[in-house]
Amino acid sequence: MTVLARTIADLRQARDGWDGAVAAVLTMGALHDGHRELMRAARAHADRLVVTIFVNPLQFGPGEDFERYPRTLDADLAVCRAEGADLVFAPERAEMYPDGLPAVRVDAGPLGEVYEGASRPGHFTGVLTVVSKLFLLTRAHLTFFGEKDYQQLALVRRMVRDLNIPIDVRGVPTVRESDGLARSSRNRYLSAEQRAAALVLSRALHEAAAQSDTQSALATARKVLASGAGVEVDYLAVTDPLLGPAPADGPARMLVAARVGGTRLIDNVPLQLGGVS
Ligand SMILES: Nc1ncnc2c1ncn2[C@@H]1O[C@H](COP(=O)(O)OP(=O)(O)OP(=O)(O)O)[C@@H](O)[C@H]1O
Ligand SMILES: CC(C)(CO)[C@@H](O)C(=O)[O-]
Ligand code: BAL
Repeated sequence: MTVLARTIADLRQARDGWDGAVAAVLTMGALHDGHRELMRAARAHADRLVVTIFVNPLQFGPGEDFERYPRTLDADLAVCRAEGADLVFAPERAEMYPDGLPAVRVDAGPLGEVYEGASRPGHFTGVLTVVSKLFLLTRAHLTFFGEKDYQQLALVRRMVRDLNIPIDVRGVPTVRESDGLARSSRNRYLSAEQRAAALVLSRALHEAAAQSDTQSALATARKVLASGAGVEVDYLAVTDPLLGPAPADGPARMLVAARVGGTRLIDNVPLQLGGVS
């Protein structure tokens, strides 16, 4: 049975009776197959699954899509039930932020200021603040985050290490549509034409991943991205897996963000640089 908790008191009441390993999957709702994959991974590794659904105002900047962000609680609950969640925590804003936005926040530091953070100032401090609240509220032992939001995953791992938060953070590979588009709640903003144009993101990454040095990977990706009508690239970068400078050899990551119409999309892919040993 899936219990719905709309308040912290109800969450605590349901959570208090549990034994065994508890996994948390944190979401903003509008659930899709990417979220389902996180729930399946969580179910496979824990005795209990709690899913949180909260569109966190603290991580949206002025002019971003906070008001417009899809809110589909009934459909989301059906997904959580189908995936065997024990508990869904879907608080109202006032339950999470009773005193207005919090005065004390978790500072994301320098890694929060590059890539997504450069385009969305304050975003990761908003993310890490709500993520730490949700970790404390759910008292989960494990948590599953998507690689689709690669920088977010890296920052959550870093926060857990830096602040000694007792939770095991696991990454789950990006779930894609059959044509390669990374699943995202924001895909529903795209018209058919924009969706077709957005395919250059995954195609650029896929072609870049066949290259063995950073410059060729970037040049290949740039060429494919340039073929997308109405696709405005925000950044395209190669980093090491922890988002440091690109290595000459070994595992790396290519990250891309672009605006398609009014919609900002992100994607990334692992790269293997250097000679094959
Ligand atoms: N395609 C995907 N594959 C794997 N995980 C995903 C995918 N999309 C989202 N997730 C993960 O689901 C969790 C909740 O993300 P969120 O609710 O913001 O969904 P989203 O689709 O990323 O939404 P948005 O369009 O707002 O970025 C995050 O850990 C995120 O990385
Ligand atoms: C982790 C998260 C639920 C925090 O609001 C959000 O950033 C998301 O959905 O990826
Ligand atoms: N999916 C990450 C949350 C955000 O874009 O605000």
